[in-house]
Amino acid sequence: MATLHSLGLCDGLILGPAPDPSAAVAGLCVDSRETKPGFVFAALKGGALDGAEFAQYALRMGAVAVICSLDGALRAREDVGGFPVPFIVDADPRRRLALAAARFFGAQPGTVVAVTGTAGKTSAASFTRQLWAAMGLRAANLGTIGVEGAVTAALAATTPEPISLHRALAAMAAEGVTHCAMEASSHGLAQRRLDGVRLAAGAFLNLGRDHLDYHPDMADYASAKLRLFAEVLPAGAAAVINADSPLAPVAAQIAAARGLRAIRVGTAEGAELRLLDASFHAEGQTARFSWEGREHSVELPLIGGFQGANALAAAALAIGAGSEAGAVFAALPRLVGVRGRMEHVATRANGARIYVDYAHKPDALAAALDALRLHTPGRLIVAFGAGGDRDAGKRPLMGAAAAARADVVIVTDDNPRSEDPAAIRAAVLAGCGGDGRAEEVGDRAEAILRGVDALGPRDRLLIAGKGHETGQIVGREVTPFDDAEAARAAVAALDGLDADIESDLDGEDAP
Ligand SMILES: CC(=O)N[C@H]1[C@@H](OP(=O)(O)OP(=O)(O)OC[C@H]2O[C@@H](n3ccc(=O)[nH]c3=O)[C@H](O)[C@@H]2O)O[C@H](CO)[C@@H](O)[C@@H]1O[C@H](C)C(=O)N[C@@H](C)C(=O)N[C@H](CCC(=O)O)C(=O)O
Ligand SMILES: Nc1ncnc2c1ncn2[C@@H]1O[C@H](COP(=O)(O)OP(=O)(O)OP(=O)(O)O)[C@@H](O)[C@H]1O
Ligand SMILES: N[C@H](CCC[C@H](N)C(=O)O)C(=O)O
Ligand SMILES: [Mg+2]
Repeated sequence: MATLHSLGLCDGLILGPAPDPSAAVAGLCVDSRETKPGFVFAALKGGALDGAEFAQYALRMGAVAVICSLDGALRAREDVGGFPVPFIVDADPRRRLALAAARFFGAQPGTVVAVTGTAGKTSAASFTRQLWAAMGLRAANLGTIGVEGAVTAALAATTPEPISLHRALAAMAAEGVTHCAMEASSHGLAQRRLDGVRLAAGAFLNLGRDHLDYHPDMADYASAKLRLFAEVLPAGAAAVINADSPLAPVAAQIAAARGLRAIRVGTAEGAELRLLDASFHAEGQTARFSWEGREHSVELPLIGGFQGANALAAAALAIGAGSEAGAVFAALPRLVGVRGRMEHVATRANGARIYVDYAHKPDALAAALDALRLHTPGRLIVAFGAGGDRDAGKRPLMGAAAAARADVVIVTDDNPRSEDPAAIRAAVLAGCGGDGRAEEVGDRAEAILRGVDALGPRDRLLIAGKGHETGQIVGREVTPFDDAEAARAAVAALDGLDADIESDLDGEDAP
């Protein structure tokens, strides 16, 4: 049974009654409405509200202690007229909560690694898990698409808040999972969600424009990502750095200052895992790289140079976390693409291929189109939109990225949420330029049908933005929608029964 003492909640500044170290703690919560008798309530200052204002309700519901900042404690004191239970004051209450959650749930897989970066976290985390699994280890990955691998579970966030995160890690450990690769989102890092995780290695992939609705500027966003090296990884852990990122020198300096073992990965000179060249063909790519003075050549069944880069980052994470390099490299040809990430979902009777990708930011859309271009003998067609209630600044940039790279651009809807879908499309179209190459088709199924219909034998269609998602969010309603299914339906409608059967088989191949 957890106690205030076992959760590390009897130290430091405590206002109100001295805590009884042996007092049992039944659970932790950050939402007063979820308080149960015997819980510790963490009163956190959020983007919209201040949890301290809800401490009074948490106490009424039976909270035995409160974790909060000093100003939070003083604010709560006015509401309740004193400190009836211990108020554990911490300058960084989110971190204190994360450490307490780690202790509350106890077990974690023995080897956990974390991947941060604007793009490629889900892919690199999945690849790391796949490499471990290929080497016979019981492994899982955790992030945007939930928990996958030796165990599966749904999650509400890319990097869940610490209570859910540690519950998930403990459940994995109970299932015998020894190796876990997790995604570290910038929100997660900024909000200390993974500060209680015992990490063996971390990776920094890249930094592009994203989440400026949450981070005040790019420096704040970058510092959240680099917090993984600067504050979260313990000394001695491995720091995998994309050597081709402009931030690589800063990341390497931070790693050195923190006593981390840097492994740079990429084409840049001096990279420990150095990509020498890559050649692309219809089903994948051949990558030649060097490691510790020896050259290796591997066949990667992955579309896009960036997926090759993510695969090498995953290899470096596995090596950094203790696996033998030879075994890791031998496992690389067994990697399979991740659902909704440059996923081949259907083929038309004329041979044209259709891909679904989760690119929903300017850089990612550009990278996905550049990647697919190398596998496209004919015209490249793209259908995409931009999400509502999210960074509006990215909309014209996505339009510009698509117009600069695709031969045909179809702008459609992607989770308009509470916004006017036509206004979002107009913002995207404004970035496309006025040469008439961009078409507006609001209904996503119809847009996909148009794109599929336009495909000549040598053409490729990229449906971007929703990846693995299975719904279209309009207002507060979620209507079932799956890009891969819509693509197969369009192929069936246009090519008839034969194609229908073929694409069904296609579907069965998908993970
Ligand atoms: C913007 C953001 O990250 N918000 C997270 C943050 O909420 P917040 O602290 O700002 O919440 P708030 O509404 O201001 O409330 C402050 C506090 O008062 C508490 N409260 C509120 C009302 C009440 O009656 N009682 C009560 O105790 C709240 O529980 C909260 O602790 O802390 C909460 C608790 O830890 C999170 O659940 C919440 O994530 C929300 C659900 C969210 O949508 N997050 C997204 C943006 C997110 O984290 N995304 C990333 C990145 C994904 C990607 O890469 O694309 C992810 O890792 O998923
Ligand atoms: N290394 C990379 N560089 C640039 N773009 C990439 C890279 N890896 C993936 N992408 C693009 O970003 C999209 C998202 O990939 P992935 O889901 O692996 O990233 P993520 O960081 O987990 O994203 P999110 O934060 O949305 O969960 C892909 O669909 C692809 O288009
Ligand atoms: N994690 C991201 C996913 C965006 C995916 C896109 N389909 C959209 O809805 O904007 C977010 O919620 O901002
Ligand atoms: Mg992700």
